[in-house]
Amino acid sequence: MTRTIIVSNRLPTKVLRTDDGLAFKPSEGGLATGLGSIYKAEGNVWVGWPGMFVEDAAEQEFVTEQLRADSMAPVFLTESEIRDYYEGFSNETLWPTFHYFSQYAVYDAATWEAYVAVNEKFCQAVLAQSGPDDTIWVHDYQLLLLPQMLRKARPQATIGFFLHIPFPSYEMVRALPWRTQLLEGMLGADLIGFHTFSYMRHFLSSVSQLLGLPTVNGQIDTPTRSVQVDAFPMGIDYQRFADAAASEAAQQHEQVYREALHGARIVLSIDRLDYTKGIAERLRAFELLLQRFPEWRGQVSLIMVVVPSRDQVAQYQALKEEIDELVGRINAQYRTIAWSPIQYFYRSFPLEELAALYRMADVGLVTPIRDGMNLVAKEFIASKLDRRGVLILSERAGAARELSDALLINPSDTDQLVQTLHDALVMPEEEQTQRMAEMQALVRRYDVFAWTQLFMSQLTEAKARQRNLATVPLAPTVREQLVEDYNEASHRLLLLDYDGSLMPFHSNPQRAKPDPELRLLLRALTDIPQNRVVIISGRNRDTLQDWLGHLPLDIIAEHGVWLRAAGDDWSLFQELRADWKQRIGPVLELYVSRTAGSFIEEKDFSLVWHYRRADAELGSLRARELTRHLSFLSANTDLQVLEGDKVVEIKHAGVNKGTAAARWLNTYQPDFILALGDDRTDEDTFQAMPPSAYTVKVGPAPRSQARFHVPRTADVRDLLRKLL
Ligand SMILES: O=P(O)(O)OC[C@H]1O[C@H](O[C@H]2O[C@H](CO)[C@@H](O)[C@H](O)[C@H]2O)[C@H](O)[C@@H](O)[C@@H]1O
Ligand SMILES: O=c1ccn([C@@H]2O[C@H](COP(=O)(O)OP(=O)(O)O)[C@@H](O)[C@H]2O)c(=O)[nH]1
Ligand SMILES: [Mg+2]
Repeated sequence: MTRTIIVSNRLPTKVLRTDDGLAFKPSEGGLATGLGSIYKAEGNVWVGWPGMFVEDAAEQEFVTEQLRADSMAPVFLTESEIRDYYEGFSNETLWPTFHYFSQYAVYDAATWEAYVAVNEKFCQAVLAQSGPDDTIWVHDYQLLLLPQMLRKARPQATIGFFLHIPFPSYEMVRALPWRTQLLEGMLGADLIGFHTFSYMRHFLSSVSQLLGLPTVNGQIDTPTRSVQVDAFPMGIDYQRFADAAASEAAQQHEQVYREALHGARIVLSIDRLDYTKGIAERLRAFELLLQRFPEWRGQVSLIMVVVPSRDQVAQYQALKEEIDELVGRINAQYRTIAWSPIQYFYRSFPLEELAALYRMADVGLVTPIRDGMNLVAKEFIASKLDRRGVLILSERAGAARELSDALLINPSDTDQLVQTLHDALVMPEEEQTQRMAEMQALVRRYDVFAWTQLFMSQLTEAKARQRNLATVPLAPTVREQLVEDYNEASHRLLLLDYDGSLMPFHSNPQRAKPDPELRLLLRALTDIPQNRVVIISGRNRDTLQDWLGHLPLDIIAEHGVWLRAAGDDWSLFQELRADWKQRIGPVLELYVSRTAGSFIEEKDFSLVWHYRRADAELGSLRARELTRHLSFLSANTDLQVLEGDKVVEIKHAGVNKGTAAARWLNTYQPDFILALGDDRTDEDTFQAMPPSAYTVKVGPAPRSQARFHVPRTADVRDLLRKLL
C-alpha cells in the first residue's frame, strides 16, 4: 500500500514542559492547524519537530512513543539547531526575505550550514519512516533543500512540495547568497505548489533567470526530469469550525464575554506575533478611528489575540514591546471605567473560545503587510453561522485572491483602513449576509480536504506525465546494449549535433570552439574504419570547416543546406534562394534594437536571432513575439521559422537536419545508428531515423522524439568514449 509521508518543520502537536512533566498541546500557526485534519488516514505519518528542546534520551523515547500513537514521528533538534536552523536561517533569513522585509534579513554562513545539516537530518528521518513506493509531501520554507536530498537518495520517489508563505519576486530571491542551492533544492520535487498564481509566477521567473532552465506552461525542464508547478490556495476544515461555532461550549463562552463587554460592538484581530501581520499598523488605525469618529468611543472594542511566536528572534521581541506600548497608550488615553478600547491577549486560546470570538465579532480585521494565505480570515467566515459580520482583509494576504467579497484594503493606506473600519461597522445587515454567503460557499467548497485531494491528484498526474514520456533515461543497461550492438556492427553511422550535444553552450557562440579532448575523441572515432562520423549542425560551413575541417569527418552545415563528405568539397543540398534575406533582415534588426544583448547571425541561406546574452525573461518574450511576426511574414512562402535554444531561426522549409541525414542513411546503409541532438532542430534528425536507431536527446529534459535522454554534454562524451 502506498502511504503519504507528510514532512514539515513543526508537528501539529507540540511538547511543553509543565510542573507535572511533559505535556502535549495542539500547535498554532496555519500549517499545523490547516493540515492537522487530514494526515491521520491509514498508515500515513507526519514527520516533524515537536516544538521544544528535549535532551534526555528517556524523555525523547517517551515523546516518540506518545506521538507514534497519533501517527507522528518526531525529529529532535538540538539547542544550537533550534537557534541556527529554526530561529536563524529559517526565520531571520528566509522568512523576512520571502515576505519582502529584506531590511530584517541576516546573511550568515554559519546558520546556512545549520540549515543544510538539519535538512539532511529530516532527510534521514523521512527515509527511515518511508518505503520506496510512498508519496512524500514536504512543506514550507524551513525545508527547501529536502526535496533534492530525498531525490538523490530515491531517484524514483514521488515527491510533492508546498510553500505556505509568499514566493517573492526575483529581485528579493537574488539577494540570497544561497539562491541557487535553494531553488535546486525545491526542484527535487515532482510537483511544487503555491497558494497563489503570483507566487507561482515569481518562482518560475526566478528559476528561469537564476538557473536558466526552460519553463513552459508551469512545467520546468530540469536536466533529469520535468517538474510541474501550480497554484493551490489552501483551505480550512470548514466543518470543524462551523461545528465549533455551533457548539454549546462556544455559545456559553460568548454569553460570558458579551456580558463583560457591556454590549460594545466588536472588532476581532487574531494572529501569531509577527511583523508581517501588520499588528502595530492595525492598532494605529484603530486609534485613528476613535479620533476621527468619536461616536465610536465607548461603543466599539478591539479584541486582539496575539499568539506568542519565535520569541527568541530579536525582531519579534522588539515588536512585542512596540505592541505592549501602543496598547498601553491607546487604552490609557481612551478607556473609561466601563469600557476598554482594546482587549489585548498575548497567549493562545483553545478552539471553543476562539470559536466564541469568531461568532461574536462584528468585524474581522485581517490586515497583514504580507501573508502567504491567512487561515484566520477563512475560519472567521466558517464560524459565522448567522452570516452577520464583515471581513476586512488586506489585499496582500494570499486569501484576498479568493475572497473578493471581503472589504479589501491596502495595509499601507491608513486613511483607507480607518474609513473601511467605519464602513464595516455601519454596513447594512442585508449586505453583510450577501457578502458572507458568497464567501462561505467558496470557503466551504475549497476546504482543506479538497485542497489535499487536488494536490495529490496533480502529483499523481505529474508523475504519470514523466513516466509516459516516450523518451527514457539512457540507463546503464541500455548503454551496455548500445555498446554491444555497436561492437557487432560493421557499417556504423554516428550523427552528432555540435552545440549543446558535443559542446556545452557559451554566451558568445564563437567561443564554443572544440576543446582538445573533443578533437581527440572525434579523431579516435574516425580512425575506426567501420565508423562514419557526421557532424550535423546548424552552424555555417565556414566555422565548421575552420574548427573541424581537418578531421576525416562528414559535415552537415546550416541545418542541412551545406554538405561535405570527408575529404570532399562542400556542396549544396539543393539549389536555394537567398533574396528573402533582404526583406527579413530589417525585421530582425528591429528586434535587436529592442532587445539589448541580442544579435543576428547571418548564414548563406538562413538568418538567426540570438538572445542568449539578453535578459532571460525579456528575451523569451521577444522571441515569442518575433516568431509570431516572422510566421506572419513567411506565410505562403517556403520559409520556416524555428525556435531553438535561445535562438529564433528563419530558413528554407524543405531542407533540415532530417532531410540531410536521410541522404546519409540511403547512401551508406548503416547497420548501427547513433543520433545525438539537443534542440528542436534535432527532432528532424530523430524523426528521419529508423526505429532501431539509438536516438539520444541531450540536455534539459526529456520532451523529445528521441528514444533516450542524457542530461549533459559530459554524458555524451562518456558515451562516445565507451565506443573506443
Ligand atoms: O512554526 P512557527 O515558527 O511557530 O510558525 C507558525 C507557522 O507560520 C507560517 O504559516 C503559514 O502557513 C499558513 C497556512 O498555509 C498560511 O496561511 C500563512 O500565511 C503562513 O504564514 C509558516 O509558514 C509555518 O511553517 C509555521 O509553522
Ligand atoms: O489562540 C490561537 C489563535 C490562533 N490559532 C490558529 O493559528 C492559525 C493561524 O494561521 P494563519 O494562516 O492565519 O497564519 P500563520 O500563523 O500560519 O502565519 C489559525 O489556524 C488559527 O486558528 C490558534 O491555534 N490558537
Ligand atoms: Mg545543438
